[in-house]
Amino acid sequence: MTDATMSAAAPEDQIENLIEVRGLLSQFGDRTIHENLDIDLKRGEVMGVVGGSGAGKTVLLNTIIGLKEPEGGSVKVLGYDRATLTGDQAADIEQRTGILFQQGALFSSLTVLENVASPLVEHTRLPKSTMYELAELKIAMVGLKPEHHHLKPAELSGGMKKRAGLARALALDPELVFLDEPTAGLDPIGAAAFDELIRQLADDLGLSVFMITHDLDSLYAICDKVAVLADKRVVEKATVQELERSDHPWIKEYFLGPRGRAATKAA
Ligand SMILES: Nc1ncnc2c1ncn2[C@@H]1O[C@H](COP(=O)(O)OP(=O)(O)OP(=O)(O)O)[C@@H](O)[C@H]1O
Repeated sequence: MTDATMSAAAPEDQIENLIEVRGLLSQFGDRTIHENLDIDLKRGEVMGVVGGSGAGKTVLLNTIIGLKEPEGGSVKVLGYDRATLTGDQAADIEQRTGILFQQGALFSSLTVLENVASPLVEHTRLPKSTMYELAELKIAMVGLKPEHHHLKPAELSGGMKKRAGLARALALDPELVFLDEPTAGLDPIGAAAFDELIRQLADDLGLSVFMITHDLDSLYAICDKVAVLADKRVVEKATVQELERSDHPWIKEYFLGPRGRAATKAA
């Protein structure tokens, strides 16, 4: 790379951490959910976020994507500090990130094709035919078929809804994808297939992934690193193999309890 091209590159293209949270304080009234929480997602990393029920995974996700204001600390996404975000920066983040919410969050009155095309309609000025061609491509990428294009969400199975939601999350070719419990509600075979799809897409498209999950199998199948939320903060971020050796009581129970052992053996 020449000096000229280096200086032409936007600063955010050079950052290593696509997500950088420091000293996060999250509260509801006098209840503290996070205190002094730090977490990073490195470029190209597929990171799982685990923690007991009520540990604050969803609140963390909502804070990072801007749905909840933090009570303290700093939250940077794609190099932009959320506290000082301009309208252009917010739009840039929206275009460069994709989110798969737990239930797929599809528009019930739109078909699969229209749902997947909706981010293109909102954020681009492409001709309609091009938008639909791109949406068809994304639908094929997640393993849905042309005969599914014209179905409404109510006509889809849980797994198909997740796939359609994933296709919509990928519509704008994001570099950063948030997944909220992607395998929740799927049977084990469907969950394993969805895990495989996520890992394949992450590798093929070079995605960085922030994934909340309760699913130990997903951690083994997909994640480069796993961040563990306990005691109001991230107590460890490591590979699953490293976490299996952790002394933290919650992590021990999670990985070495009865359900943990089954996933460890299967890996
Ligand atoms: N809008 C809100 N108002 C008040 N309290 C809230 C609100 N949203 C979340 N909380 C509280 O914050 C805590 C963390 O919730 P959160 O949904 O992040 O947990 P979680 O780790 O995602 O749990 P689960 O695994 O069960 O989904 C919970 O005790 C919850 O009651």
